[in-house]
Amino acid sequence: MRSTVPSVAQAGVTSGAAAAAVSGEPPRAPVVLAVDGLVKRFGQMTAVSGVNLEVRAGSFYGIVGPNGAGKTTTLSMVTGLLRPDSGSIRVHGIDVWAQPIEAKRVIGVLPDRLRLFDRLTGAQLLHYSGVLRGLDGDTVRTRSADLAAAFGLEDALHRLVADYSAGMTKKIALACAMIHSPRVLVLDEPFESVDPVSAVNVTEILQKYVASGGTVLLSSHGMDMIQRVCDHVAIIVQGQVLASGTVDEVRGKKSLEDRFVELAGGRKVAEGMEWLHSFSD
Ligand SMILES: Nc1ncnc2c1ncn2[C@@H]1O[C@H](COP(=O)(O)OP(=O)(O)OP(=O)(O)O)[C@@H](O)[C@H]1O
Repeated sequence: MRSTVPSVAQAGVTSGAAAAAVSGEPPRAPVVLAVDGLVKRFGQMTAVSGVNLEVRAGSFYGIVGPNGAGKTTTLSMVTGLLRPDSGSIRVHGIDVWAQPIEAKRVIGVLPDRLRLFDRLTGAQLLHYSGVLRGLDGDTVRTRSADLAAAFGLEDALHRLVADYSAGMTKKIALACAMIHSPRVLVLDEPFESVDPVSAVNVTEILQKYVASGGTVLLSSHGMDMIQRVCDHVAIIVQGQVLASGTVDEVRGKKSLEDRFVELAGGRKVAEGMEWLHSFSD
């Protein structure tokens, strides 16, 4: 089933080369991630209801949506962690579910609810992630040192990941997602628990990655960050994409946050909570 509400992109754009040929615009970057008609049900509940996404090479693409909207479920299916009930996902032309090994080679994943081998040290976890992706020991060591410096984890590399703070755990997981220099990074809430200074560093790393042709698809609740950093955004509500396109297309004359609140059903007025103000002592 497809989303019933046309996205901004769906409403206005045909395929890149064809549209460019007609309009005389420069050709657009190729689509590196094509999600078509994705559906996932858990029992009677439909978590993802016909999601379509088109992410082009060199995009910094944000997914936003209220709690329970289906972002993590969508990203889990996109990265081959959760089998869809229907729909297809192609990354660099590779079907994620028909050719999982080939597809996973080009994707770096920061999953939700990190399940890391946390009895390893940070250095061991990076080593494991690197060799699992086919890198040799020397390359892993060089890249681990670079990543640790970039994420400010040098002093923590030889401590157990189980003893890391939430933000440090997020950063080591991000480093593991990047170590094999994938073409596409899919990051579920990469900035959650990350301090503001580290968030700026991580953003800069991702911006450089995108500038050199990499593609980032991330979910976040940080509207300011998405508006500032991402070039494209999709708003998902109740398992459907209600708007997608460039950030400016989606937000129109409003802030992204106001557009999001509007599509998500408006602000709730807190009524009937007078008991909260009648302190029990
Ligand atoms: N394994 C599961 N079994 C049953 N229901 C699930 C499962 N995973 C997700 N759901 C349900 O699917 C819906 C979408 O959840 P999902 O985690 O994708 O939302 P989200 O947009 O990532 O939310 P949040 O912003 O709170 O992280 C929710 O109603 C959730 O309870």
